Amino acid sequence: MAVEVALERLLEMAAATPIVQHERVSLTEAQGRVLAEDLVSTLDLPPWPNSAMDGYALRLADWDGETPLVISQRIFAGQSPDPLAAGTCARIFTGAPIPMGADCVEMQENVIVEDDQRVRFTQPMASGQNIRPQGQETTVGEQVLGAGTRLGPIELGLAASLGRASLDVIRRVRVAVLSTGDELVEPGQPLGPGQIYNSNRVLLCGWLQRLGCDVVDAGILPDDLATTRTCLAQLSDVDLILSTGGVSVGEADFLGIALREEGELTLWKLAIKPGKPLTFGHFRGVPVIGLPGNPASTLVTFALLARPYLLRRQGVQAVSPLKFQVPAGFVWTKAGNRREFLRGRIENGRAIIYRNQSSGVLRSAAWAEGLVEVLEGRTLAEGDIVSFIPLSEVLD
Ligand SMILES: Nc1nc2c(c(=O)[nH]1)N[C@H]1C(S)=C(S)[C@@H](COP(=O)(O)OP(=O)(O)OC[C@H]3O[C@@H](n4cnc5c(N)ncnc54)[C@H](O)[C@@H]3O)O[C@H]1N2
Ligand code: MOO
Ligand SMILES: [Mg+2]
Repeated sequence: MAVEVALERLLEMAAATPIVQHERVSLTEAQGRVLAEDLVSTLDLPPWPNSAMDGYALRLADWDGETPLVISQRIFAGQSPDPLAAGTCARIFTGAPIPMGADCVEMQENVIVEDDQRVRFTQPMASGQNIRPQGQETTVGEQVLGAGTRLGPIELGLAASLGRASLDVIRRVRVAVLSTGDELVEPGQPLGPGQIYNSNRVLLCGWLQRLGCDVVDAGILPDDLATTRTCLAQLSDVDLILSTGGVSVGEADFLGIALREEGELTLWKLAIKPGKPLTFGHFRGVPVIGLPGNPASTLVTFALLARPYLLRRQGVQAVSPLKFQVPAGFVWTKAGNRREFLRGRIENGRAIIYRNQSSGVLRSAAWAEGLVEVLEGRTLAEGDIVSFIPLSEVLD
């Protein structure tokens, strides 16, 4: 199955079981969450015209082109000025309200101040110059952000500028993280013969937390069908079970079997590398995404499939990461029948790739800045165009 088809099906299923419950949280708590309301402005922003410069406000018609104007008031940000007396100017600072009657601000670098009292303007000026009009950012009643927007520092800054201290966001998605494998040991424990440390758990838990999920650490699951069934059955109250490993065709791969027996096995064998045996299904009605166990496969399939799924369940429409086209700075001779997502970087405007692209090598991703997409059946010469997906696009 092509990765686009799998993604489309996953997104359809996500949209069919949307998480609609929402909660009101403070702006700091809203970081990484999804907006559940339309954010409509209740004020004009800025609320009044204000100065973009430190300088002098005047009514342009009061200036004859040479006679200095007397300074009649000083206006700081935070003050409420008197109307500008006819034939005078006002000392004004950046962010301060423009006094009624003034239609122009000249920056102080362009004037000569005489006796601390009069200002000689030295250059032609235009009406409206250096004035930030009322409502230039937004006006009362205007929708500034829509429900389904993922909230980052910029969106939260915008909400704050409108005076919002809290927002309605979709409740946290509850995700159980399950690491399957008899060989796995948690870091900090001694390593016995045949064992390796569990790296996928911390990778996924950290990533899910950034996505605003409520992570249930379901621990390490031994490669055993009965235990797999029992463990999955205990996770009946989550929105998604996200597992790693145990999805291929080996004699110790039980996740697919458990889903087929007590639920539904929906996806199997994707035409991507790494990540071929990605599995999607249900266990007694609870959605399950089974990521392949190899760490780089876990990373790529989470980035390209599980993350968009989790965002769509919360109503986010824009779930696909930005890609850009870049010339390859490497040669690729082995045309594959799966789409490859190589761990790469941009150097001198060209994509280069980590020397070892084994799906068991997580260091490739630590070195990388992004995923270089090589289409099915393609070979590459240096300078051929490839797509590049920055890791920053998929990691937050
Ligand atoms: N005969 C075939 N064998 C395999 C195929 C195939 O098509 N035919 N596909 C290969 C591909 S591609 C992948 S990817 C792997 C995926 O296997 P599983 O998802 O079943 O994962 P495991 O077999 O359990 O583990 C694979 C690998 O990853 C290591 N691992 C697992 N979990 C963790 C963890 N939490 N932290 C660190 N490392 C982990 C595990 O020790 C294995 O080395 O199947 C191929 N086989
Ligand atoms: O597709 Mo597997 O994820 O390459 O190693
Ligand atoms: Mg396996």
